[in-house]
Amino acid sequence: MDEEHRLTMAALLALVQNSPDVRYTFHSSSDSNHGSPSLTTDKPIFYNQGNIIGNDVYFWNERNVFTSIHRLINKSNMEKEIYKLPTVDISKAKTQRSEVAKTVVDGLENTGFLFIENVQGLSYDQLYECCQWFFGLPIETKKTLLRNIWNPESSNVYRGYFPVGHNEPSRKEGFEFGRDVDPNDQTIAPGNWFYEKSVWPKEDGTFPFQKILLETYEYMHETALEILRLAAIGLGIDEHAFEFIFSSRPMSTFRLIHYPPWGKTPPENAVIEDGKVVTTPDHTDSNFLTLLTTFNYKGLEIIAPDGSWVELKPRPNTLVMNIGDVFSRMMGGRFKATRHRVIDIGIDRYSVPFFLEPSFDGDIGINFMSKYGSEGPDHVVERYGPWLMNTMKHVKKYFEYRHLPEF
Ligand SMILES: O=C(O)CCC(=O)C(=O)O
Ligand SMILES: [Fe+2]
Repeated sequence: MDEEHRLTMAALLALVQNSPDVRYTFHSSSDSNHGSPSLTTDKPIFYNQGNIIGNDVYFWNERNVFTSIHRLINKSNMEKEIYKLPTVDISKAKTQRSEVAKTVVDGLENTGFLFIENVQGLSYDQLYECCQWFFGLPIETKKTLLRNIWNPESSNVYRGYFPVGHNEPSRKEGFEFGRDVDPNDQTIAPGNWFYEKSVWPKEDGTFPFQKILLETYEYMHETALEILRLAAIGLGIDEHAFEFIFSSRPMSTFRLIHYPPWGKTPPENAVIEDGKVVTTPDHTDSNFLTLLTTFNYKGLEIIAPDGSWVELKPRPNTLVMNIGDVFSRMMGGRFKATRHRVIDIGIDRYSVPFFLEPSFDGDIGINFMSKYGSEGPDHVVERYGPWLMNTMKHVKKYFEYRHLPEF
C-alpha cells in the first residue's frame, strides 16, 4: 500500500465533506444488515487509519472488525454493471485459468454477485424434481423431519425440516442437510448439534431423492472450492490459500426452499419493503460463499451501490453466486457480501442455496489481506462455529435458527 493511499480519519472526513460528487456508503461487518447507504459518512470514531483499495476505504478497529467506506466515483458506470452480473464459465477454468480467475475477483470486488455456468455434474432438472417431490410430501411425513423445537418427538436439532413461520417476516419452508461426519469422531464435543446426522424422508423406490441430493452436495462443494482457488489466483496469492478452513469437517449446509405466495392480500404481519411484499427480507448471507439455484424464477433482488434494489434476471442452467459475511470479513472487506432479498412473486417459488461453511474450529479471525499484504492489525483467533451460533441466535435472529440451544 502506498503511503499516499493511507488516510487518517480526519483526512477522510475532510475528503468526504469537500467532494460532493463522490458518494460514500458506510458499511460495517458487525452490522452488515444495517449498513444502509448514505450520502455522508457516519462518524466511525474508533477507526484511526484507512487504506484505499480500488473503490473502497478500509478501516479496522482494535477488535479486528472491519469497516469499509465505499467510494463511487463513477456512479453511472457502476450502476450499469450491476444489472449485468459477471459470468464465470467454470468449464473454462482449467484451460483459461487466469482470465476466469480475473472475472471471479472483479465480480467479488464490485457487485459481490456472479453467475456460474456449466457446473459439472449438476442437473437443475433433478434438483427441481427434488423440490417438487419433497414439498409435495404429506404434511404428516414432513412433520417426522421437523426439528425438535417444532416437534418434541424429533431428536434432530439443526438439520431437517422447518415449516412456514407465523408472524415472521420470512415466508418459507425448508429442508436442510449436511455431510455426515464419522460418528466415532472424539474431537467433536457431545452436544455440538452443528455436526448432527442429517435426517431423510422415507422413499418408496420411485424417486432417489437422497442419492441425488448427496451427490449434488459434493458437486456444489467442489465447485465452491474451485471458485476459491480461482479467487486466490486472481488475487495473486497461493492458489490454496482459502481452502484450509474447509479441509476437515466443513459445516456446509444444503437447503431446499419453498416460498408459498402470500396471496392477493398479504396479512398484517407481511413485511413490505419499498412497496414490495418480501418473503426473505433484506440480508447478507452469514456463511463463506453461497451457490444458489433459482431455476427460472424471478424474485431475487440485490442492492446496487447507490442503495436501490435491482432485480436479478433469471438465467436458465446457471448458478447465482455470492459471498457471505465471513469471507468478506476475512478479505478485510475487499470482497463484497452484498445485501439481497426475495420478493413475493405471486406463485409458488423454489430455490436451492448451497452454503459453503468452514469447519467448526476454522479460524475466521484471519485477515487474508493482512496475511498476504502485511496490512491490518495483529491476528486474533476466532472459531467459526461459536461465531455462527452467536450470529444466528443473537445478531441476525433468523426465525428458523434463533431458538437453537446454546452449547
Ligand atoms: O431464494 C432465493 O433466491 C435466495 C435465498 C437467500 O438469499 C438465502 O437463503 O440466503
Ligand atoms: Fe441469502
